Amino acid sequence: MSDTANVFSDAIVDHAVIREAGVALAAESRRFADRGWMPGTAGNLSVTLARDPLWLAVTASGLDKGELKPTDVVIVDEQGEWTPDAGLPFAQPSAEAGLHARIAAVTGAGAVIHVHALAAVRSGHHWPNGVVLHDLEMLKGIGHSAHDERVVIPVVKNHQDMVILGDAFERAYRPATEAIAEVPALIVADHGIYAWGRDLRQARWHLELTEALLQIVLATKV
Ligand SMILES: CSC[C@@H](O)[C@@H](O)C(=O)COP(=O)(O)O
Ligand SMILES: [Zn+2]
Repeated sequence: MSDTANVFSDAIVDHAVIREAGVALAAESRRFADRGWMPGTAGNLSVTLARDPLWLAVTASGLDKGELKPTDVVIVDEQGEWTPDAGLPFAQPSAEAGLHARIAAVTGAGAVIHVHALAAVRSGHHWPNGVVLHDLEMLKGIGHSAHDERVVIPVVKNHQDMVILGDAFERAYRPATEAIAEVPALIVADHGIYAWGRDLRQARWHLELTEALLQIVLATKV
């Protein structure tokens, strides 16, 4: 993950920053709901507000993701638990906030997006040990080569315990090396996909490109 700061991570976390994060999360969430990737209350998003200690602004749980308000945001700690230290009254964070926090901690991501997009679910079902992609132009959009590179989108089993899911993510995750970029996405089988980036916009690009790549690999499989 690039260490380029996202728009929030260098700021002092005050009400204005939390409001700005809430506005950005609501707008981004609406985009994916409109696309059908967040049916009903499905899906969740976060941005990293601080690194030490880790604080994330994450969408509140159980709300229609096409109708979020800027105030439908919860500040969580590295466990994905609501923290009173941010000065907001208690609100229930996303049930999956713990995995957002783990991804942000491990990868350095400034934003994480989770949706229930169809190609991700279908490909995780077909290839439960990982989805292999190669020789596709759009691989360049997720930091890889359009030719002669084997890229694996990891697939982990679904679980309702975010510690177990987080551990599975860490086992599957390959940090970037000098030669090979990370893969900024994770499929949770029979559930959905997580994608991340240095900020919400890059996380969105990674998500859209990965879903498009998965659509192609499904459409062209023999
Ligand atoms: C509508 S079922 C989906 C949920 O169980 C979950 O997977 C999800 O994506 C949304 O959970 P949430 O707690 O609202 O962030
Ligand atoms: Zn989900």
